[in-house]
Amino acid sequence: VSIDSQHGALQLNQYKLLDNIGQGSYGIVKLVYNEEDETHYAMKILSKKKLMKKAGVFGRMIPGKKGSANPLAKVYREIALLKKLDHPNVVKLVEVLDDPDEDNLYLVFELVHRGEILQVPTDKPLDEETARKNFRDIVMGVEYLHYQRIVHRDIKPSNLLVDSDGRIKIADLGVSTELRACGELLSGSTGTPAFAAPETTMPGVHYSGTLCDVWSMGVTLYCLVTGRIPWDGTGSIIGVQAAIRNEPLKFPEKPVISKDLRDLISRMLNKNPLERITLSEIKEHIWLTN
Ligand SMILES: COc1ccc(C(=O)/C=C\Nc2cc(OC)c(C(=O)O)cc2Cl)cc1
Repeated sequence: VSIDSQHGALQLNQYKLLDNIGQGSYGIVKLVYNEEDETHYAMKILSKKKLMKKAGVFGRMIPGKKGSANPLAKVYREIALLKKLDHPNVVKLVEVLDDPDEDNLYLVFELVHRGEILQVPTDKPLDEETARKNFRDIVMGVEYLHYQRIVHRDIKPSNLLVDSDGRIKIADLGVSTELRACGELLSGSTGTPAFAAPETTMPGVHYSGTLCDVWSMGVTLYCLVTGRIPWDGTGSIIGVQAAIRNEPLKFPEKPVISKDLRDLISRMLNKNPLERITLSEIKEHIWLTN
């Protein structure tokens, strides 16, 4: 992996590094141009040191906590997962550049041309017709992941990318978990607090990862059609978790949400995971089928 500046743009092997197109707790995503196949890609740049530090604080071998000593194992597990996935509604990993002596790790993905589906909050939410088209793709993508025994655990608008043909691809399996046995229960909280199911906020409670993904899809669908998150608990994580656990779901006056859509969102945001609508029931719901 040699980086030499050429006409001012950084070069990484056959990739010319261009603009920053994504930013998050994970690191950054750059638009890159592959000179060999004359194609643009999205390159996610991860710092191993940063991953070690992050894992170092939380990843310390807590007695009895499963998981490997090497915090990078998580990233390599994500990469192994991504390499085996192949679905029109999941981002496609095409190459990994990993120089053992280098701090950075480069994940090269097929470019999903129009980027994130929606910035939240926004005063220009999607109309129901567009939201329905997009949500159908999201359901297919999540169903595929669950079929592969993977729970995403961080479904939210910024991880949903729109391709040039308007189709949605799910991104960021960074905090996903591969279930050893299907139906395996999980514990601990990961992902983004405002999108996390109430049962994930109770310490020591074991919960179904697939039902949590349904909850996050519900919060996401609410965001797509209202432009806001349903519970924001004055910004603090504890505040948002308390609001999610205790406050009833409310829809804003504007924009007007149809009865069928309000019904679907309410069933996905049922605080009791055992009563919550499942993915297969979502596929039969009148808002998605009519
Ligand atoms: C305006 O045009 C734009 C076109 C593409 C983008 C874009 O791609 C952004 C993020 N991308 C990604 C993020 C990921 O994680 C967080 C992962 C992953 O780890 O799975 C993969 C990808 Cl691709 C942005 C703007």
